[in-house]
Amino acid sequence: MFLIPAAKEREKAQKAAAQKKASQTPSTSGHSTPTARAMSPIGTPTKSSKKAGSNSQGARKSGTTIPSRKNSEGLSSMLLDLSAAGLQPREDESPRVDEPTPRVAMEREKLLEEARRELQASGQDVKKGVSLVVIGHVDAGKSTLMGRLLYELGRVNEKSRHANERESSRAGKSSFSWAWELDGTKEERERGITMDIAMQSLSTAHRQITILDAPGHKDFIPNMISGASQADCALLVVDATTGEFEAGFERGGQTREHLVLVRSLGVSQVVVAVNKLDQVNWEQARYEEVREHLKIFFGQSGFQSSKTSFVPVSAMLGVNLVERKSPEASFLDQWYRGPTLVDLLDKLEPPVRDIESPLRLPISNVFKGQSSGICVTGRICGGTVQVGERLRVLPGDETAVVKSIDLDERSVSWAAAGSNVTLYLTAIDPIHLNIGSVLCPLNDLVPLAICFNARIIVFDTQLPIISGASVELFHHSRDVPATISKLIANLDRATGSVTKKNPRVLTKGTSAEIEITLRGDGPGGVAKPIPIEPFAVNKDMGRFLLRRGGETIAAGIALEIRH
Ligand SMILES: Nc1nc2c(ncn2[C@@H]2O[C@H](COP(=O)(O)OP(=O)(O)OP(=O)(O)O)[C@@H](O)[C@H]2O)c(=O)[nH]1
Repeated sequence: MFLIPAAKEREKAQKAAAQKKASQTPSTSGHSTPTARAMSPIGTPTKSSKKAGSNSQGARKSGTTIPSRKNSEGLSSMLLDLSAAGLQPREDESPRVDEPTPRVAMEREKLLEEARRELQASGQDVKKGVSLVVIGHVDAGKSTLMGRLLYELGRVNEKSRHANERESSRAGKSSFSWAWELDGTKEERERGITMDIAMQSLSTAHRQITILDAPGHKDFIPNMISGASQADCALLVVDATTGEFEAGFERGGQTREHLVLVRSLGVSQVVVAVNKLDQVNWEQARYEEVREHLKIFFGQSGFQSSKTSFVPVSAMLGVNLVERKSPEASFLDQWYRGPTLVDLLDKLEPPVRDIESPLRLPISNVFKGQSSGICVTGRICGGTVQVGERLRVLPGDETAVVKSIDLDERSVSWAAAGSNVTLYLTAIDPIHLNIGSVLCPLNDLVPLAICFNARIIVFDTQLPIISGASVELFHHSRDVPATISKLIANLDRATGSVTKKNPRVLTKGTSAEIEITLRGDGPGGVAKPIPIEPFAVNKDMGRFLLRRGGETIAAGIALEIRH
């Protein structure tokens, strides 16, 4: 597997940063907490400790790295933290704002025509592109599954595999050897958990799939939300081991929470890998039991049964991922004749892409390219973008020019809605590029909001919601403090019609129209507007989640932006 340019450059930059930091400060790896990571939105030194000699791509880490970003003021944690990464430009090395800017190659109409043609061609000789977030309770085997799948598909070479085996065994963590392909940072490897979103791509016979491996640990739900908001479909991994499935599925487990979150963020197709069947003697009865539990929950959470599918696997042994030919697979073969995991992935249907609307590209990560200036990653939520285009960065007054675009490890001249891209930008000072900012055309700006009306569905929360409640609002990879400033009406869940005006409280399960007002950080902090659009205008730009005290209390859609 080859390093994509962006990953390669980021890795070099991070290595340099790590060396610099190591020489300046005592190492904190192994002790760093989620909040410590929050201070370095781009590649904290520990994020990129890939081994010398590994020639596998490793995963692009995407999304926010920040479980709880307290500080959204001024030089907030969402800003590109050049100093923390050791990438602060020297005084004589100010950003290259005067370098020649590339030119736009095509008129918008011509670009749209090409994008439409490509979308229609999908399914014949062109593979359809889908993005897939891998979700599930902590330790269900998500990273192991992805590592092994990449290997089975020839995307991890033997050298890298042996290096992972050797190093994980040396660290006394040999059972995590497959997961190390995805969990590339020192801290992730030491703790044996995924903390950030790792991005990989793989291709099946008819699909080009962008994989976002999400953390299962509840402390990293914000990162999981960032990953889910960049995905079309989900792969849920559950641990079939007796007691383990139940622990993940119960209240407080992440299986249910992740499913509810992805559904709220617009994901409707889910493939469930019932994993670790080797741990339960490949029992069909256990597989069926797990499947039945989940089917009931899918029904209750608004998933259509035609859009959910199940597959029994052992990630560790590589059984039923791509084939069932190994000796271990013979046990499963006695009762299972259905599709493999890859067969199911190959049938995922990409949702309708909104290429005609103006460009909306929420930034999920910012990092410095070694030779190509500054890079941002994110998923295009509407419209198209091409090399040479000048874009506005919102919030703020700045613009940037697209120098080049990477899509699925290829350099492309344009990309359209639904693609997870890396843009190399020029003609901008990196300080103006923040996680959560949105890139859009100069003449079609995304609205900025401090106050907006929304429709929400209240989750299974212990404390009812009252007017004045403080919450954290999650929109793409950004989270900001907010207040539920008004409870406008209770709504009928099915029809949306008003059932009661000005309710005093919102209890679990209710649907309501509310007013949300953003707050500044801390007492006296000034609220900063965020780019958000009514759901009716752009679905992806109009969805959000509300959390309080580490619990997701509601999902919502923006109805009307108050200017
Ligand atoms: N026996 C067995 N063990 C497995 C299998 N898949 C994963 N494991 C083990 O389960 C443990 C957790 O695996 P990970 O892949 O790190 O789990 P994860 O879901 O990615 O964990 P987080 O990302 O931290 O939530 C490791 O010790 C794996 O070796 C399997 O199919 N069979």
